[in-house]
Amino acid sequence: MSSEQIPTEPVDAPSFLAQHAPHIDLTRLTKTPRPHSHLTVILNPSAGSRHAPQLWTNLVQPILSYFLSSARNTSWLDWSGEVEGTRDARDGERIGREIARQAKEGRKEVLLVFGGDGTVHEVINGLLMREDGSVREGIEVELVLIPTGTANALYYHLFPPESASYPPSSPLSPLYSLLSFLCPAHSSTSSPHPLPLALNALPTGKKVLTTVVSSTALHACLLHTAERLRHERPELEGTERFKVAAREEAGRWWDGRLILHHPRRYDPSTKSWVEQGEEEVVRGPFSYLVSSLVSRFEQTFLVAPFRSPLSPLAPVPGEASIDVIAIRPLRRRATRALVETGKEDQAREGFVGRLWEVTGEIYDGGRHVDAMYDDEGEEGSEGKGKSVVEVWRCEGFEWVPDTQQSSPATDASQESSDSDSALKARLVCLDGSLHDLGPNGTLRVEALAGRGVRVWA
Ligand SMILES: Nc1ncnc2c1ncn2[C@@H]1O[C@H](COP(=O)(O)OP(=O)(O)OP(=O)(O)O)[C@@H](O)[C@H]1O
Repeated sequence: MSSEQIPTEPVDAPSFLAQHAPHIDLTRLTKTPRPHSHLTVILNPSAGSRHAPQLWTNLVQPILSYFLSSARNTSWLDWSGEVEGTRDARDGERIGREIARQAKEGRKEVLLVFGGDGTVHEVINGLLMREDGSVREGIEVELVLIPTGTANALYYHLFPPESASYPPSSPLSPLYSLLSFLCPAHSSTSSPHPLPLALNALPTGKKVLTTVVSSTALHACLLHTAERLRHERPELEGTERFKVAAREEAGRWWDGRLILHHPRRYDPSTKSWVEQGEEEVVRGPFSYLVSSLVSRFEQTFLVAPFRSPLSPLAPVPGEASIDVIAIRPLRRRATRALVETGKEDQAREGFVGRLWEVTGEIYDGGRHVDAMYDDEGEEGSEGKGKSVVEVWRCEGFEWVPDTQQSSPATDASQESSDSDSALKARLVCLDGSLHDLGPNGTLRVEALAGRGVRVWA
């Protein structure tokens, strides 16, 4: 969201809506009675470009106040009138725990969240994860999202910018979820959708819920490097740090085993899923390995396009599934030949170019999933060989890294220390937070369904 989309002073809600959303009448009585709900407004003031307080005061609060004072029946919605600001890193978990403590049977907990994916992640974990690692059930939660983070992957997944219904440049763009909640009657598709979740078990016994991504390899390591750059290169703005970090990490490969549970594999030649049985073991090295519950990690980084609500292969609502996306360099013949003749460094260096091409295709509408090598294992426009990128949809998976075989960086001038290199072989990223699996550690991930969390879209 750009700063131009945030009013510099409080809007007059009726005029704002009349100008930008004439099809929405917030004062209209909904035909069906709405369930008793309790609203908590949660605001992370430091997410993204720190615009949340201004967006609340000048846009969202006026619209919410107008709704509460003008709609004919709002007695179903309790709100104290207060905003819960996150006070520090990880404070979203405290707020989530507090909401769980105060939740009442027969009442929905509606959470209006100003922040990015990290804020949603913390609130959900505080709300649903018990200390003993079990997932709390029985609380009915509805999320209403205001995208004030950096990437806002979940938000743009629900409201794809490429859809004519959700233009990202519109002044309404940060309000799509809120308007669905306040006025479900305005569109036949407005409803609270089940929120896909994944339960991640770390070797320490800790369990973490994710709503966006569990990853390793390049994705996890570039986040790690980007964190270092935050201090070393403060001049890098926005997502620029991630691009510099990606260049540093691109020559690295990760060894290990991926064990997929009940996978279906995407076949680009038929554009459909193919069942793979109960289990499939996929061996490294990997250049890229992410599992995703959403279609994108940024507005236009469409890494898992089949999860998009616009895709014919989209999961059915409430389905417990995760999409896994992998790039394995040895599927490319030229790279394999170099490795087989002992020219590993050259192979890694050569594969970096291929990786950038795939990245370009991800940004270009998610075309990467259909790229194929030809019969010889080379790139070809009409390839009939192996897919360049592998995509599975599964119910869960295990990642068992081979921590003895971390690969050096391509460029010797950027080579990390031994301990940093070993750490990078073991790192996993769970919705942006990084965890070290330790030597011989395994990450276990399970898709969950029906945990009572819904999101307005
Ligand atoms: N008051 C605060 N001061 C400092 N950090 C905070 C505060 N409140 C929350 N945080 C931290 O801010 C971090 C960033 O939040 P969030 O992930 O929502 O935004 P983002 O990283 O900009 O967006 P995205 O995850 O969508 O890219 C979270 O990890 C959270 O712990």
